[in-house]
Formats: sequence, C-alpha cells, structure tokens
Amino acid sequence: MKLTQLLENVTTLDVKGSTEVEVGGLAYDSREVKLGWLFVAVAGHQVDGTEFITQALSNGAAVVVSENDLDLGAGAVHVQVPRARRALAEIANAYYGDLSRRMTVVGVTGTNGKTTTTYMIRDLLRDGGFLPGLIGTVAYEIGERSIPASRTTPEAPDLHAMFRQMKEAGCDAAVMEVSSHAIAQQRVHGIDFNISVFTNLTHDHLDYHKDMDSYFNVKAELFQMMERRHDRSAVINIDDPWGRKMLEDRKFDAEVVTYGFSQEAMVSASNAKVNVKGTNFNVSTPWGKARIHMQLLGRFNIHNTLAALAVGGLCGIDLQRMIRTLEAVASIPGRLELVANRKHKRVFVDYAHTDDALKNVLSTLREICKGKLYVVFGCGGNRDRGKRSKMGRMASELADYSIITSDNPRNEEPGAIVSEIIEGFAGQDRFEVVLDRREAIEKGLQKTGRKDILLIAGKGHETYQEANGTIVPFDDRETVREIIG
Ligand SMILES: CC(=O)N[C@H]1[C@@H](OP(=O)(O)OP(=O)(O)OC[C@H]2O[C@@H](n3ccc(=O)[nH]c3=O)[C@H](O)[C@@H]2O)O[C@H](CO)[C@@H](O)[C@@H]1O[C@H](C)C(=O)N[C@@H](C)C(=O)N[C@H](CCC(=O)O)C(=O)O
Ligand SMILES: Nc1ncnc2c1ncn2[C@@H]1O[C@H](COP(=O)(O)OP(=O)(O)OP(=O)(O)O)[C@@H](O)[C@H]1O
Ligand SMILES: N[C@H](CCC[C@H](N)C(=O)O)C(=O)O
Repeated sequence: MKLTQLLENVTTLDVKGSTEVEVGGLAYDSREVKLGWLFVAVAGHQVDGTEFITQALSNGAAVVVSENDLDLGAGAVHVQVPRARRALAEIANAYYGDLSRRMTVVGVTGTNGKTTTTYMIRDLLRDGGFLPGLIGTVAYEIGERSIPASRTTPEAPDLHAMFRQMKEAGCDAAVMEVSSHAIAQQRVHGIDFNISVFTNLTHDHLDYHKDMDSYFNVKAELFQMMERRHDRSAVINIDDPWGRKMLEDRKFDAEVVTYGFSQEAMVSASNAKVNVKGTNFNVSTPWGKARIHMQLLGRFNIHNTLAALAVGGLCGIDLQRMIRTLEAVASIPGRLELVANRKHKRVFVDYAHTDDALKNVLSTLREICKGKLYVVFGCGGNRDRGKRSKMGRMASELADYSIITSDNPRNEEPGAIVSEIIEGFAGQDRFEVVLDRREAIEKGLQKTGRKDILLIAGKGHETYQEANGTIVPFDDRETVREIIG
C-alpha cells in the first residue's frame, strides 16, 4: 500500500520525502522491521523509540513516523506527527482495511470479569448464528485457530492484523477484552465498537494510572469512542458505583442497557442460590424472563452472565437459546477451575490478582466449603504495590490459612513483595511464607483434607513464572497434577 493512502486519516505536522513510496509492513519495534516497512517510533515509559530509528533504518525501514522533526535524507521518508501512538493506530487501521467497520465488534472493559464475560459472549454469538473471533488475556481465537495470548489487548497493528485474519477465516464478529493500558496507549483508537461493556472498577494498575479517578476516566474513553450512530450500545453494571457514575456522567452517545442485581437494572438477577454444583438465579431482560441453572460458581459470575445476556439480546439472539448456551458453560480456563486429581481433593485455580477478586472468590468458596479454606497466593512484581497489603487483608479475613508465595516477581525481590502482603495480615498469624511456588502448592495440598478447599490464586491460566528477566514454564494446574496425580 502507498504511504499516501496510509496517511489519509492521520494528522501530520511535516512529511519529508515522497508519499508515493510503497509500504510493505508496519512495526512499532525496531527489531521487527523488514525491508520496505514503516516504523513508528513511540516514546515509551522505559525507552524512547526514537533511539531505535537508526536500527529500524538499518533493518530496511522505508518510512519512519515520529513526533520529532527529522531529516532522513534520501534513505527514507520521515513523517512528523503530534502523537505517535495515535498515528500508529490510524496507520494500522488503514493498512489492514478498516475491517472493524465490517464486523460486529464487542469490547469488554473493567477491572475484573473481562475474560469470563468475553468467553460467554463468544459462546452466545456462536450459538446465535455468528462466527466470532476472540481477543483477550487467555487466547486469541481466529476461526478454528486458537493462539495463546501475550497481551490482554495487543498493540494496534497486531489487533488490526487479527481482524484481517478473522475476516479471512469467515468471522463476522469479534469479542475483545479492552484493558485500561490499551485505551491509554491508543491501541484501540479507531476501532468501531458496536457494543461496549463495563464490568466494574476496583483497585488495580494504580502504578500506571495513579488514582481511581484517572483509571476510571481511561475506561470511560472506550464509551466516548463509540461513534454517534443509532445502533451503538453501552452495557453497564449499575451495581458498581463506577458504573453508576459512568451512567450519570453520560459523556457518550449510545443506547444504554444496564445490568445488575439492582431492581432498576434492565437486565437483572434475583433469587440467586449458590451450591457446589453451580449457581441458579432468575433473570429479567427486555427480551423476556427465565430461570438459569449455571455450572459456574459465584455471585460475580452472575454479573458476568448478565453482561453477556445483555450483549446477546442486543445482537438479536433468542433468550431461551441464550439460556441453553450459558447453562452449558462448564468452566473458563484458570477461572475457578476445579483441578481434578486422584486424591479427590477440592483444588481450585483462579486468576484473582486483586483484592476484590480475592474477596469474591474466597467468599464463593466459603459458601460451599464444609471444612477449612486454604489459599496459596502472591502478588506480581513491577505492578501496583498498593494492592499487596489489601490482598493480604482479604486472605487474612476470608481464608482459614494462607500460604504466601511468589507470583511473577519480575525484577523485584520476592521476599520484599511478600513483606508488603503480610502488612495486610495486621498481626493475624494464620499464614506462612513459602517463596517457591511449587513448594507452596505442595504445602497447601498436604494441608487440604477431604472436606477442605484449596484455592491457588493469581496465575489462573498462566503457564509461566517470570523472575529476574527469566521466564520458566509453570502452570498451577499442572503442578497440582504432578504432585497428587
Ligand atoms: C505499561 C505498558 O503497558 N507498557 C507497554 C508499552 O511500553 P512502553 O510504552 O513503556 O514502551 P517501551 O518499552 O518504553 O518502548 C518504547 C517503544 O520502543 C520500542 N523499542 C524498544 C526496544 C527496541 O530495541 N526497539 C524498539 O523499537 C518499543 O517497541 C516501544 O514501541 O508498550 C510496549 C510496546 O508495545 C509494551 O510491550 C509494554 O507492555 C509491557 C511489557 C506490559 O507489561 N504491559 C502490561 C502492563 C499490559 O499492557 N497489560 C494489559 C493488561 C492489564 C490487565 O488488565 O491486567 C494488556 O493489555 O496486556
Ligand atoms: N465480575 C467480576 N467481578 C469481580 N471479580 C470477578 C468477576 N469476574 C471474575 N472475577 C474474579 O477476577 C478474576 C479475574 O477475572 P477475569 O480473568 O475474568 O477478569 P479480567 O478482567 O479478564 O482480568 P485481567 O484484565 O487481569 O485479565 C477471576 O479469576 C475471578 O477471581
Ligand atoms: N495481566 C495482569 C495480571 C497479572 C496477574 C499476576 N499473575 C501477575 O503477574 O502480576 C498484569 O499483567 O498485571
């Protein structure tokens, strides 16, 4: 594609060189650049992408896009833009053919519940006659292909390349998790979302967003992005105070469908009963009423179900069909996943890595636990430190005994992370520290008797442990199976 076509919707400050040049590919990482490609130099938090322009050129870049004014001479065209990340998204959209406009795109944002909700929506759309692709924390699904995910929401060129592959695989819809990092970094800028969903907002990622208001404002941008067209919808959880605020501020222009236990919610739940086998509740929607017998555990999964029902209803899928689909959902990878084992111990692996998630999961398990409730967990390194003691507090209040361990310490000292978690125990001493995660799981399994429950939290579907720049294979579920069969 010619550079001139790629720049059609991009605000440029200056262009040095011919825009008739053919562009053979896009890169935001100089190491990925190939002959004839366009490189966008992004000023990041770690390094300034402009430092890698020389490398991009030596790898064969034909075009360099950056915020600074440069003259690359005859070697390559230079495009100066006011915002490199925004330009990256606009160029990627043009390069891959603006395909989100030709698909039903559902974006799900919020601190917790995105993965579960997107899986449910994918199933509803599939059974409702769509062919949906999926993009999120666990996997990218393109037609029949499923690729393990590296990011919850990939960078714009990777996203648009996926839309292209989805189209080629016959997909007419895409369901995607939209992380706050992605919104802040313009990864989803220009995507034409038909439906956006807000699940909830609780403490996480404040290392990046600084405070809850800024975190909220970023999430709200997903809704403001929706184009002013009659068929755009916002699905909002009004049991969550930030969801209510989103509605009250109403800084977006789209049809609203609210959900929650609240009686005013348009898609609402009532009369919920949780037992070992699942969760039963009544739903009332603009498309009818029903009772649903869900296999998934927990009140929080009722919220996820309501969000999915709202999206399915907006897509015109019959309520009874939706109920059948949702009742068939047996588990979501790494989300309250029961790990079958020869010793018949009740062991759950869950991705709870915030205090709110830990609260929800531990309370759910407490409801079905006849003996003691054990938890093995840690907190990620180089991530929000503020949530560590809060997670500690939740574990101290809701579990009978905690084994505190490592969860991707990255470049931090594991013992230092644990010390911050322990602050939340505030003198309560029903815990021990076992830094090695495998040993911690082993310890947890030894303690867990027939009537007890062991929750292994924080890593869910993850298949690695990252420490000191090294990533080694590690899967909580596999580890349980290795230890007790
Ligand atoms: C905080 C964050 O989101 N950082 C992302 C961001 O980094 P950054 O802006 O600081 O970039 P940087 O590392 O300083 O590099 C600047 C630029 O130089 C480029 N570069 C760098 C080195 C080089 O040799 N050549 C080169 O061109 C980089 O590709 C980049 O474009 O842009 C980088 C390039 O795409 C991402 O790799 C990086 O993700 C980091 C690794 C990350 O861990 N992100 C997590 C927090 C994240 O995005 N998570 C959310 C989910 C969160 C959740 O809800 O749980 C997600 O959507 O996955
Ligand atoms: N609706 C919800 N409200 C609160 N907690 C939830 C909800 N749904 C799931 N959880 C808890 O939060 C954890 C993360 O859920 P899930 O993976 O669905 O969220 P996510 O938004 O995709 O997370 P991330 O952005 O970190 O990938 C789950 O393992 C569960 O413990
Ligand atoms: N995707 C999120 C959650 C990671 C959960 C936990 N396992 C960790 O590594 O901190 C993040 O990158 O912050």
